Amino acid sequence: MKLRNKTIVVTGAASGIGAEVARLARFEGATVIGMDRTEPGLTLDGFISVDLGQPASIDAAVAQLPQRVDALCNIAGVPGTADPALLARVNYLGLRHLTEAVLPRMPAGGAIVNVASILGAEWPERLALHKQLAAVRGFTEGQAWLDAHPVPADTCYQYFKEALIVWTYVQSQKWFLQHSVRMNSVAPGPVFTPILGDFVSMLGEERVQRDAHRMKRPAYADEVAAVIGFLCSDESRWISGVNLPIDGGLASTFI
Ligand SMILES: NC(=O)c1ccc[n+]([C@@H]2O[C@H](COP(=O)([O-])OP(=O)(O)OC[C@H]3O[C@@H](n4cnc5c(N)ncnc54)[C@H](O)[C@@H]3O)[C@@H](O)[C@H]2O)c1
Repeated sequence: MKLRNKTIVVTGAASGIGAEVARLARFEGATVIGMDRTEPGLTLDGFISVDLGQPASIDAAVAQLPQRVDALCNIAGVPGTADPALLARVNYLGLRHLTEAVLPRMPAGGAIVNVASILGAEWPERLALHKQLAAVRGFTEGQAWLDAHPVPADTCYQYFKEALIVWTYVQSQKWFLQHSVRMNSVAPGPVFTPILGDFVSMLGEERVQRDAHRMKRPAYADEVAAVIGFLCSDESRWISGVNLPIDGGLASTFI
């Protein structure tokens, strides 16, 4: 994995998948700058405290970044047990705002990796809506569109992971053609991190039991981190606009 001499920004670096990506990228020789609302308990090359649900906080954080950022890993997120308005801001609107603000610092060959979820797999059922939202530029404008097109609270986690996958699809090729910056998403199945229990509460025992028989086990965070690291590396330089499942085969059982 070629990450030497790359500067990589990792959101959600204080916990779970983000912490594992930060650890792996540093081991592979990258300079890693973490962004999180929580102070991380691991060694980083830089840390910027940010609330990814607030555009002003995001702008202040981006202003502290170095001029060159080779890769951005959008990993921070809140589970479906969080307040739906917060979830929309952190998991989708803030992620887009951060990405658009970091893009001017990314050189040709740069890479963006968005962490979606297996729970976004039903994006084709709402494709027209997700494409409309993807076409709305700006945090405030996106918020206004959502006010006019309310999302059911009980499935808002799934909705915004679907929306993230669709935004990745529709936006990635524009940026690859214009800036030679690649953007991909990954769709992990269940992962052993502190929010795994929230997913069990959100989905209910019946769905959890249904899926439990179709998979070997939840992933370990380092198994997800290795794939994100690969998508940041030069070895994946011809992969763009992809949503890659990292789920031990679980999604293949949905057809
Ligand atoms: N754990 C799973 O089973 C699973 C499965 C599929 C996808 N995911 C996705 O993976 C990503 C990482 O989740 P994880 O499992 O490592 O969870 P985690 O809770 O261990 O890590 C999430 C991190 O995001 C940070 N964060 C949350 N809100 C923030 C905000 N407003 N501003 C700044 N930082 C904020 C948290 O402080 C935390 O460090 C999320 O996007 C999640 O939706 C997780």
